[in-house]
Amino acid sequence: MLVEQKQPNMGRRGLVVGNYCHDVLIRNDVVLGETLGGAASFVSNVLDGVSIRCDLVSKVGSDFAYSVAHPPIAVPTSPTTLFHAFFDSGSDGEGACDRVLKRVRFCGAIEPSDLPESRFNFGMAVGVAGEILPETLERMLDICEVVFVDIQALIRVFDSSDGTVRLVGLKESGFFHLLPRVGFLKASAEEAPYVDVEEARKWCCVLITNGKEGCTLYWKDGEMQISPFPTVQIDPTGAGDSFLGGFVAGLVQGLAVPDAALLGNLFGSMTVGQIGLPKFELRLLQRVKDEVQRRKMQSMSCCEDSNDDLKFVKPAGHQQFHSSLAAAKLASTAPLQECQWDLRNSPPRAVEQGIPQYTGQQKLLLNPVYEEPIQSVEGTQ
Ligand SMILES: Nc1ncnc2c1ncn2[C@@H]1O[C@H](COP(=O)(O)OP(=O)(O)O)[C@@H](O)[C@H]1O
Ligand SMILES: O=P([O-])([O-])O[C@@H]1[C@@H](O)[C@H](O)[C@@H](O)[C@H](O)[C@@H]1O
Repeated sequence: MLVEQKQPNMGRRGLVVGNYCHDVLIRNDVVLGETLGGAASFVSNVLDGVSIRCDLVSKVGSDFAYSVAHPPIAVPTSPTTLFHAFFDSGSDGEGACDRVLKRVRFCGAIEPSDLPESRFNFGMAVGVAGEILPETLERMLDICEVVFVDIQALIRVFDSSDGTVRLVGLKESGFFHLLPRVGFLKASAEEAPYVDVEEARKWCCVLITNGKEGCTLYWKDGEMQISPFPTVQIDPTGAGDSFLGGFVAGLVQGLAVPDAALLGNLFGSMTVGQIGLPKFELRLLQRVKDEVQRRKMQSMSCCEDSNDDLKFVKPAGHQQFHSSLAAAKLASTAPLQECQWDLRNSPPRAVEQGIPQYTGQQKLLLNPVYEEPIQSVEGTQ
């Protein structure tokens, strides 16, 4: 049976499920730095930024190294999930780096019994290391009106000797039978071949993100390309997570799906412009919130006769909304050089693993394509 594919009328109470992790970023065998990671941290960073309240269920070990707004469940007998992300120079034909991820430590699964008893307007299944079990997703579907799923939570498997992440087809993942109950499924272009988009779009809305090209929405009887926000990419980590946070934030605030996807693209682009978890300037966030409110009022006044069906035409004023968000982003004064870390103070977890640590002062660039423009920014300081 096909689900009704409607524009969701979402309330504001959300549940985000996925473990925080420690990320170690490595380029050409040298540790560049260590950051808080995990899709849950990027997603909640966006939701908190635009003042959307959520409960977050995440597990970490007693070695967890960060102070976070949404306290995790501490598991004394497990280590915090740890990823090594290798950005060895590259090979995608345009000189950019491919990222190879290794899950080095795993905190453990989030069980259905770890979830709250209450009900939520929306849920987000955003695991990174296999912590979301089929029964956990099923419980989320029971207690949340609409559930957003990042496919990386479902299709990752980990090499038994070194933890290298590989992907399996959604049909083989043990989650496929739950697809008809999922509202939105997000995958990157790299993950898309494992989804079978043609099959999945019959059941739910599929969002395929494609880096600097923006994203495409697929619905049962239509598809739509959503424009990106041009950005100098420094670190791709968390772009997809922030995209999903921005998209959900847009829907929660009453935007139409194509407009919400623009907000996703905006937050994805702002994430790749910084290293690790991005800091969003308060002034920028306020301006984005104002633009969203303005857009919502405009859509309400011009679309009074619309029903709730998701329309695969861009709503009137969509392009103007893109321009307003782009202008808000441009007006942001966050200087690129704030992305620089004092790597000498990075905690020594990677050294424990026997990987030499970066001790220099030069800027961290995980994507060599952009080395020159960033260095020229540094020269203007
Ligand atoms: N270089 C970039 N320039 C502008 N926007 C980007 C860039 N990279 C990512 N984004 C934004 O972030 C979204 C998610 O990025 P993507 O790389 O597709 O996801 P993932 O991090 O899951 O691989 C994209 O759809 C786009 O909107
Ligand atoms: O970059 P992205 O694919 O959106 O998301 C990333 C995950 O793939 C990775 O496993 C995790 O360690 C990062 O912190 C981040 O959550």
